[in-house]
Amino acid sequence: MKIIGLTGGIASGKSTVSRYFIECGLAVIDLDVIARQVVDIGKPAYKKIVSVFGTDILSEDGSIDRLALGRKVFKDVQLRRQLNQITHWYILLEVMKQIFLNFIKGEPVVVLDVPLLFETSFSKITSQNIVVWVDADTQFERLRVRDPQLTEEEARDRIASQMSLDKKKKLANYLIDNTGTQEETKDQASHVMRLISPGIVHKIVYLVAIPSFCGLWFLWFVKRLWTWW
Ligand SMILES: CC(C)(COP(=O)(O)OP(=O)(O)OC[C@H]1O[C@@H](n2cnc3c(N)ncnc32)[C@H](O)[C@@H]1O)[C@@H](O)C(=O)NCCC(=O)NCCS
Ligand SMILES: Nc1ncnc2c1ncn2[C@@H]1O[C@H](COP(=O)(O)OP(=O)(O)OP(=O)(O)O)[C@@H](O)[C@H]1O
Repeated sequence: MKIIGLTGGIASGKSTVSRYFIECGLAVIDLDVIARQVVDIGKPAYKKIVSVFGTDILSEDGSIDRLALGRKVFKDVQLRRQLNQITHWYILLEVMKQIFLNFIKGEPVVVLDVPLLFETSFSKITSQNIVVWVDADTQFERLRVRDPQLTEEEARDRIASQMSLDKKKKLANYLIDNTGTQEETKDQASHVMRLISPGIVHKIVYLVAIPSFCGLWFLWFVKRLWTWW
């Protein structure tokens, strides 16, 4: 199974590209979604976060107030490291589970949508990486429009907390330039999708060889069990 990383910077357009991949039938694992699930009320990561950051980062209903937590961690590198240390282990466990489930389903390619792909060790499990790039001004403007609750300084802190998009661009196997229209981005995404899609040999191995091997092994096992009985 090919595991492809999809990354970029905050508001560079990863979700826009990953939504398009999903529409086209690709299996995508979104780490922002998993990062939200692992801190649901009562989960182990939730308890650790409350014990480190206190109850003033909680909303009235007891869930984590993401804006309040974000305000703390994006302006303090030590606090951000602490939050990452708490959450990334649980995120990794869930990612492994979802990769395994996709493997069982026979998905030949899985895309991992990971904002911090190069900043963390997630890049060790991907074989090739797609970077969604925009220039710094566009990134800042889109972030301000999408998240109007952030002040200008908070938006800058969030961008500065990540590896720059120009550095990520250099690490890309496939680059998607998202400075143009969404249609132009979709055209590039569809070109990249053709390049990462499995070739005929890969398809045969996945759709015929592996299921046949598992089936034969299962029959052999049943026969042995029958004889023994
Ligand atoms: C700090 C939190 C509470 C802010 O929540 P909020 O809803 O405002 O933002 P959201 O989770 O939607 O993330 C938006 C974007 O922020 C950036 N971002 C998120 N966490 C981090 C981080 N630890 N360091 C740098 N950038 C980050 C990513 O580009 C992400 O796509 C939240 O992002 C969080 O819990 N982060 C730690 C988990 C993590 O590292 N997530 C990224 C997946 S690897
Ligand atoms: N080509 C484009 N033209 C105009 N707006 C765009 C384009 N691509 C994305 N956007 C807008 O920019 C914002 C950021 O895009 P998106 O949410 O896909 O980024 P992201 O990289 O997933 O962000 P995050 O890291 O915060 O999850 C969104 O409001 C989206 O609608």
